[in-house]
Amino acid sequence: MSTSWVITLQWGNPLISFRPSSHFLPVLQSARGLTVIQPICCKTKVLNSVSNIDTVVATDDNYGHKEVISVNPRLYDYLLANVREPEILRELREETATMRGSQMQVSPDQAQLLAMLVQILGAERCIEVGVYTGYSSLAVALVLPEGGQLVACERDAKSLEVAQRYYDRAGVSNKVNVKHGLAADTLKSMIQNGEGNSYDFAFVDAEKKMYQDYFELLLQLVRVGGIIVIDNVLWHGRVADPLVNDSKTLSIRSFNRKLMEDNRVSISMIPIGDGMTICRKR
Ligand SMILES: C[S@@+](CC[C@H](N)C(=O)[O-])C[C@H]1O[C@@H](n2cnc3c(N)ncnc32)[C@H](O)[C@@H]1O
Repeated sequence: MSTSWVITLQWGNPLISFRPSSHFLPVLQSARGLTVIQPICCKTKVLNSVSNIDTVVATDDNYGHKEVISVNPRLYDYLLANVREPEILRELREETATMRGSQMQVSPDQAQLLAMLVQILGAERCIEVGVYTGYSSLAVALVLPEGGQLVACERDAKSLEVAQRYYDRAGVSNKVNVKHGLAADTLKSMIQNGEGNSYDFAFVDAEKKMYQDYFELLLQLVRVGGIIVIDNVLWHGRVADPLVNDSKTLSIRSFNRKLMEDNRVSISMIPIGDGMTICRKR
């Protein structure tokens, strides 16, 4: 593989890729009807197959020449084809797809990761903040041992009806303790009930502006060595765009920045779904 500059012009679908001379780059502007695709307007390794060009986002000096990829639709289809999604989760996902807000549900690969983390931890006591129709909570409940418990916090009764139906069908209702109401209130009362430091795992996927509050409360409820996973930390890529400054983006950006400096946890931000950060309590 050689190293060179690649420009792809797009009009709807990718139209043309070519390698301009370096002095041509500064004058290349978006032309009417033609968009310069930014991620590959950097120094990029040219791969044998043109189809790989739009998946490689970085191989340059800044990244130690490590080949970093982004996921395009074809690659994502491949990834999903390699997810082991239990039948009951597939049915719930398909039913939810007909409902308002279905885009809020975690993706099958995210749910599989959550279940894997619960299994690696040997978690028995879990919390979910933001249940919706139950896809991620069911993924967790399915791998909990007998006697394990998931406290499922959700304010929307209609969504909970769907979730409860699937807990029943999957035979895990005995493992799920549904808390209908505002999640912060539920977490505060759990702390008041003396449940601090007794949970192994928590997943946060509710009100974005409340992330810092949820995190502080969960940090009291989770034991040392326990895990808190936060969803949507990349927020459709908006967190990295300095021109986007709406209130939700600002609060997630601020949450991410504070987490970077928070010595109470070890962290790992991963580009799965809309971005997740795994925090391990120290
Ligand atoms: C992104 S969805 C959760 C998706 C879910 N984890 C799944 O995979 O299907 C967010 C949910 O959080 C709920 N929610 C938002 N704010 C909340 C709050 N303050 N208290 C409890 N639930 C809340 C919403 O009603 C919504 O159902």
